[in-house]
Amino acid sequence: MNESRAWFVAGTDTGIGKTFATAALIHAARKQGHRTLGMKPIAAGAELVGSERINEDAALLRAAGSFDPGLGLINPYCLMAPIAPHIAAAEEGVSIEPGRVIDCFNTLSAAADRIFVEGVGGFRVPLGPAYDTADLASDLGLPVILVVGLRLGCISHSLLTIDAILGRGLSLAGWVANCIDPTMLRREGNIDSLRTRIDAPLLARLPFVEGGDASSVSHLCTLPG
Ligand SMILES: Nc1ncnc2c1ncn2[C@@H]1O[C@H](COP(=O)(O)OP(=O)(O)OP(=O)(O)O)[C@@H](O)[C@H]1O
Ligand SMILES: C[C@H](N)[C@H](N)CCCCCC(=O)O
Ligand SMILES: [Mg+2]
Repeated sequence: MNESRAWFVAGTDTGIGKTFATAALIHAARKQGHRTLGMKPIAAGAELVGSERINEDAALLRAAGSFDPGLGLINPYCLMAPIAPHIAAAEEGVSIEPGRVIDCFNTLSAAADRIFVEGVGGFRVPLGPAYDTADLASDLGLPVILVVGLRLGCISHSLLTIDAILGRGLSLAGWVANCIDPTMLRREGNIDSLRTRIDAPLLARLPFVEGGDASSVSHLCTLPG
């Protein structure tokens, strides 16, 4: 097995294509022969299947991976309400513990060559009274891939997020331009504006794909480094 490599996948907001892009990156890594997994440490929004809580992101990343290590490792914190996770956790009396996330990550890391860890929402989503997703990214210490949901406003969201990533002493391994709004005006001009301002490689330009099948665009992805 190759030396394991992993990235934290952040996004400019919720609903902008982190899961879509992560799944595409997973398929791209698998095509290169890597045993690859996705991880969704914290998720908010689930359905009960039997007695099991299923979050859509976690299910998609599990399906994209080379093998199934079990949702307990992929998604250690699955909250029911599709709301801010710290509020959902408080309502359920759950305390999100970084150590448990890191233990699950380390277990996955021992079994896979490549791991993509998807955050939740944007880069600074609270996970408790004094901890947020940026803290988790820092504790994991992984290089970050930023997924930019291409819509009006994404330039500022991208640059602010990158300031926050670098401000935590994390590295930006690259970014993904994801077309979530097919009606966006001057999309190319926005992408060019981002390219000239982001000091990291553009790893993929993902088109709008009706039905959202990420595997169909994995060939458009370049893996970091
Ligand atoms: N390039 C695309 N083409 C078509 N549909 C897309 C694309 N990117 C994202 N979507 C769709 O938009 C919705 C939101 O995308 P996604 O779930 O990946 O966002 P997210 O950033 O992971 O959200 P969350 O913060 O909840 O994790 C999904 O239904 C997804 O299938
Ligand atoms: C429920 C949704 N799909 C996301 N998983 C959670 C987004 C939390 C956003 C919190 C915030 O920044 O206001
Ligand atoms: Mg997601």
